[in-house]
Amino acid sequence: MEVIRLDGVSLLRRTQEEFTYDLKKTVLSLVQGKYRKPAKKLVLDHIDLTVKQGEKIGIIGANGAGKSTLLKVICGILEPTNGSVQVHGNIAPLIELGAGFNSDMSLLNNIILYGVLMGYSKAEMRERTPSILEFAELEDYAHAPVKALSSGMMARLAFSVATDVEPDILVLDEVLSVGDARFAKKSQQRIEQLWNHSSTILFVSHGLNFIKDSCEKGIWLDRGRIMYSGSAEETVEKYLQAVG
Ligand SMILES: Nc1ncnc2c1ncn2[C@@H]1O[C@H](COP(=O)(O)OP(=O)(O)OP(=O)(O)O)[C@@H](O)[C@H]1O
Repeated sequence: MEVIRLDGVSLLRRTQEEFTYDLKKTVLSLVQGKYRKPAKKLVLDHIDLTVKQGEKIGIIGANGAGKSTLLKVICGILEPTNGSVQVHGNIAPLIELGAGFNSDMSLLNNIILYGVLMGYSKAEMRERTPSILEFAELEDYAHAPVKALSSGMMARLAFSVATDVEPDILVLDEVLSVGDARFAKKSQQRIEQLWNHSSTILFVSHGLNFIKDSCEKGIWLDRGRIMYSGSAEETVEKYLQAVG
């Protein structure tokens, strides 16, 4: 059964030029007739992809190839400029941990909100909250606003919430361990558990040996395009041949 399907997915993103947007300069250049539209870059280029239930897929490629962007499009964090994305089942995205937190709201309310967005009921989330806080070792902060946490504590909370759910599809970006050394060990163990229990996994990594050993299929991305997809072993080989 197909759980993910991408047809002709392309994504244009603004280049650095637009990050340094300056209203005064823009108005001036308009008045002087020198205005030109900020350039956009094609970061995903006609991606066709199907993922079947139970497949563990490793995504590889150079820095900036579009790997993280592809995961974000699959999780619905980014909307493609063209093409369609279909997903069947709930996805646990372990990418950009904590990006969705509301910093003024308490830890408790943030946990409940996260769960509701993942499709759980409020009642279910209230039941899950104690174990989520316990794993994050943040029980004492339950009623504090998220902004009262250190960045390491916030990463622990985000990791704990994101991995407490039982996802049909697990989407992982490279960063596998968070927090200090002791917590990193604990989070690594949890990832291993999830890896063994989740049926469908999409995993971005530069760890080519891990991809070869732990994934069945591979996708090699380069400048937003799929250069090769096949068995994990073949994909890693093709990539290594190309990079010399
Ligand atoms: N927030 C953003 N706004 C605009 N462009 C972005 C943004 N984030 C990434 N990009 C661009 O999108 C392209 C793909 O980036 P992406 O992060 O998906 O690459 P990646 O393959 O995951 O790289 P890495 O291995 O370095 O993590 C790059 O050209 C990058 O500059």
